[in-house]
Amino acid sequence: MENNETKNPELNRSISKLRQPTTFARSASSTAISAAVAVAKAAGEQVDIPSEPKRPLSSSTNNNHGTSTVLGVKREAEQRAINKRAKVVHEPEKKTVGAPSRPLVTTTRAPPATRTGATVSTRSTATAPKPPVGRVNRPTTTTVSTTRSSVAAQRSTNMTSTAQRRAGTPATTSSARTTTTSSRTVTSSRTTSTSSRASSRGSSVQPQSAPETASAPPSGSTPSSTTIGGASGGDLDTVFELPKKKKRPAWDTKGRLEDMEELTSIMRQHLQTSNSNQSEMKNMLASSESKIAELETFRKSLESKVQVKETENQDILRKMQNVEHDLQLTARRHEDEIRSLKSQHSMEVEQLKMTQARLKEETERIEAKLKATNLQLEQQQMDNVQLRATISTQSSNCLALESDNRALKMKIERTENTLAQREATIEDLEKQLAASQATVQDLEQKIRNEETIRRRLHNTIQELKGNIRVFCRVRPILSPSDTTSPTSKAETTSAVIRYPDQEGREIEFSQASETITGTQVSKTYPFTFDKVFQPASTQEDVFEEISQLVQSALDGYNVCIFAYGQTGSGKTFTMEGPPNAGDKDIGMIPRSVMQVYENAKRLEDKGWKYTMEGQYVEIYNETINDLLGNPGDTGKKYEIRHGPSGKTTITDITTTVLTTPAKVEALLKKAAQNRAFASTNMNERSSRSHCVFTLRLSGTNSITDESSEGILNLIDLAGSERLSQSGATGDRLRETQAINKSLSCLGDVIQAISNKDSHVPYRNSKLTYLLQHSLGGNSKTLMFVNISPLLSNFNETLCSLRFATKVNACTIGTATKRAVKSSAASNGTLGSSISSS
Ligand SMILES: Nc1ncnc2c1ncn2[C@@H]1O[C@H](COP(=O)(O)OP(=O)(O)OP(=O)(O)O)[C@@H](O)[C@H]1O
Repeated sequence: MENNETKNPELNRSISKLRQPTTFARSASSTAISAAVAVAKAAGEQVDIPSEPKRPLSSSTNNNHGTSTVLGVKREAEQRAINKRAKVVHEPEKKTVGAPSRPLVTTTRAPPATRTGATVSTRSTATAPKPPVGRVNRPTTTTVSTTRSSVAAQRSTNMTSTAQRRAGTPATTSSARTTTTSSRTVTSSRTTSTSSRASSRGSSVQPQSAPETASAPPSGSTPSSTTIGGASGGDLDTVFELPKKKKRPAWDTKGRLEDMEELTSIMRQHLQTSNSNQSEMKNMLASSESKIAELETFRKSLESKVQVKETENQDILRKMQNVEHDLQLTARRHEDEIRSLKSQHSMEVEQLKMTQARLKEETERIEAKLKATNLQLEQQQMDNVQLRATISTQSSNCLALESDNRALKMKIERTENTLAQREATIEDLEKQLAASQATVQDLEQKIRNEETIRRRLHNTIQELKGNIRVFCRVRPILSPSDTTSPTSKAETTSAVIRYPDQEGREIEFSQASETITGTQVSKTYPFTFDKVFQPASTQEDVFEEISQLVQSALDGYNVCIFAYGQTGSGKTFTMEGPPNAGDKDIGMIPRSVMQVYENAKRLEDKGWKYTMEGQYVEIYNETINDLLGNPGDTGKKYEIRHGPSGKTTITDITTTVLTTPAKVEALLKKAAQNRAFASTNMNERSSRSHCVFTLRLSGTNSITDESSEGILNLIDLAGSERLSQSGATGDRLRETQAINKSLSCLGDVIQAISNKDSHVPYRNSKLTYLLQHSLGGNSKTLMFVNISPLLSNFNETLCSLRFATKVNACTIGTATKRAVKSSAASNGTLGSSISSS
């Protein structure tokens, strides 16, 4: 509670308010006590009123309770009246025995064993400690009930007295008892009063000794004690505390009568006193009842206040509960905080432990480092000693070096002199170099001139060789696994072939036959060409012979190289090479392009710059197909056009600028793919069509201001087998007829050129029309006649060789350069004479 008082000011105020009725109750109980005392006084007793009960009166006066003030005033008035009556009653009592209201006073002064508890309650209320705030109303209630009990006790006393008066003798006994008790109490009261007076006079007699005096009379005979009557007199003595008298003998009737009379007179007196007391008590009862009413009213008001206070108390309790709840929350929050702080603390402790361990490790590491450093230091100190020794050695060496240095300096001076001499020599040499460079330039110019002369001489040689030449190539006999051609697979029996001359220009076929007479004769068919390549000849051997012609194309001539022969004789092998050929087996077309590239590169040093364009067409059944176009473009129509400057073109044909050998390779691959595509759809068309690869070479020389335009045609002709031999019908018959026609047209054209006919039938076939400017006077023509070595192909071989011999016999005039603007030519030197010839 004290805690609450200190902590909660509102609660303190409530407590102080609740304490006020307690004070009032105290005053009310004091009033009751005063009333009881007054009754006692009225009964003639000298009562010492304790100072405590008076205080509430004054305090109640001090308080603002009007009721208390009124009660106090009333009580004082009553007390004065009672005191007045008590004086009246008291006078005779001084002579006789006690007052009627003695029990009240007795109970007031009595120890806890007193029969009447009202006054005890009053005293306990007066002396009780302050009640707790929560139970403020309880003492008030007690006070009221106590007051009631007091009043009830008074009533019961009065009623007893009244009953005694009304009753006869039996009542007298009880009345007498009461009176006796009262008398005894009065005696003690008197003693007390005496003691009080003595005390007031400064006596040291204590009030507590009074009851002892009253209750413990001397065991012997007290002079003032009187014994009344006989056996019954003993009871009366006990009741009224009469002075003990010696028991009269039975025969002393007179004495006994006297005692009885004395007793009767005493009883009468007591009865009178009782009657007067009764009337007084009635008055007191009336006043007490009015007081009770007042007190009841007051109680009600107190109850209402108590209710209000209870409500306030509940509010306060609620507030306290809220406060307690808040406190619990705060406590919980604090507990949580404490927990978190504890965990944080433990974490920090852990971290500190880890840090400590780390620091320990670091310290150990540093110590180890320090040890190592110390060791190093010792080592370095040792090294230092050694270095000092070395330095002393080096200083002695240094002296030696200085002397060497001096010697070197002298040497350098000598070298510098030599250098100056050499610089002079270098200057001379540079002059010589400049002179040499001038000579080189002159020589280079001469070389260029020589190149021009070489070209003309080369051309002269070609012309001397003939502008149309025929090479014969015999393919080897193939093993069945080497070929897919049914013709070559069928047989492996070779015809009798001989190569009689050493120069490799003749070939001789022999055939055994029987005469009519039955004799065996051998018939020989000799042929002579510009070159005969035996089966063992390589692609390289063949190209070596034609490389001169390729060079002619680079020099600005139209060159045409055919491959003629029956199917499977090796035309494609010669011109293109076998599929997936290696460097060794690649054909004339790739080799020619490679050579053109190489020579063009070489000629760049001499001022020549070339551009190359390639096209690849197929003539099948007198129809032109683009082998570099898309395989699906079958509906396209290509037409051959001849320009005024002698340039032949095909409309819509694909032309590829060949800047690198890789591009040429890609071009040939694409053409082979297109041919393969056509073959699958058109039944081995590769052997039924003419393939013409055209390479246009345009060159300019910035130094000599020359330019050239050459064309290299490399043609893989269709198989030349005769109709009768092939036995073809239907589409194959038409194909063969077309092939034969174009091939015979080729022969006709060559024949007409050779005969110098006015009309050359170029237009008779697409092939001859396309090659119009590559056959004839301005061109260099080479024909490979490819033949099979097989005996079964003997007749076709003979046909091919006879056709080639006819071609070889032709003279198609002198080839001329196209669009050549050579300074050497304009000077009318060797070139012009060759041209004119
Ligand atoms: N000189 C050679 N050395 C080795 N094999 C050759 C030679 N000539 C041709 N052959 C082979 O002979 C077979 C027929 O050759 P190729 O296809 O070139 O004949 P072709 O005359 O072009 O036939 P087609 O007219 O049907 O095209 C091929 O398998 C080829 O590899």
